[in-house]
Amino acid sequence: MDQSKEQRILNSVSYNAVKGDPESVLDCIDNYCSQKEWAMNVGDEKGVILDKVVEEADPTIALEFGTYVGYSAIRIARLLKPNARLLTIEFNPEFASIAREIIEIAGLSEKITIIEGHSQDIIPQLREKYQVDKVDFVFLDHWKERYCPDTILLEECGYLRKGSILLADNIVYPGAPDFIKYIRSHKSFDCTNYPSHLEYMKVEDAMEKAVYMG
Ligand SMILES: Nc1ncnc2c1ncn2CCOCCNC(=O)c1cc(-c2ccc(F)cc2)cc(O)c1O
Ligand SMILES: [Mg+2]
Repeated sequence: MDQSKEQRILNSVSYNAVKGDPESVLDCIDNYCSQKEWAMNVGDEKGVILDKVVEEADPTIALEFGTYVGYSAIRIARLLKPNARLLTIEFNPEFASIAREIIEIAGLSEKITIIEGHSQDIIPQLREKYQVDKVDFVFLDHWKERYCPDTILLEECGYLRKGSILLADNIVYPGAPDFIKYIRSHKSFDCTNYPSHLEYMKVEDAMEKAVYMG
C-alpha cells in the first residue's frame, strides 16, 4: 500500500528534525512542503502572523480546529507559558495519529492534547470532558464552512470571555465568506484583516482576527 503524503511528511521530520526542537520540526515541514509536496499547513508566512497573535493573546487555554499534521499546533504550543495548554481537534484519525508523532518529535506532547472528532460534537464536551471554562485563543483552520457555526457554538456554550481572541486561516483562499459576513457585522467582535499568501504559493490569502468584546 503506498504511503500517504502525510506519512511522507512524518518520515522527513523523523529523519531530518532535531528531536525536542520545535523550530527544526517547523523548518523541516516548511522545506518539505515548499520543495517536495504542497500540503495545507498554515506555513511560514502566515505562521508569523499566527505567532504575533498568539503572543498578543498569551493564552492559558488555546483551542485549534483542524490539526492536520500538527504544524500550527507546534507553532502555537512553542509560545505558550509553562502551565498553558493547547487543545486541538482533528476528525481524520490518520492525520491525528501522524500529528501525535510529529508533536512528540517536537517535544510538545505535554502541552498539546489532540482530540479526535468533529468540531461541532467536541465543542459541547470541552467543559465536562476537558475541564475547559473559558478559551483565551482559538485558531480556526478546519472546514471553511464550519468556521461560522462553530464560532456561534463557542459563544452559545459560554467559552468566550471579554478579550478572547479568534484567528481564522484562509479568509481569501479557499475562503470563508459566511464567517466573514457574520463576524464583521456582529457587535461583540472587533475584527482585523491580515493580508498574506496561501502557504508555499504566490496565491493571495488572508487571516482574520476577531476579539470578543463580551
Ligand atoms: N475537527 C474537525 N471538525 C470538522 N472538520 C474538520 C476537523 N478537522 C479537520 N476537518 C476537516 C478539514 O480539515 C482541513 C481544512 N483545511 C483546508 O481545507 C485547507 C485547504 C487549503 C487549500 C486546499 C486546496 C487548494 F488548492 C488550496 C488551498 C488550504 C488551507 O490552509 C486549509 O486549511
Ligand atoms: Mg489553512
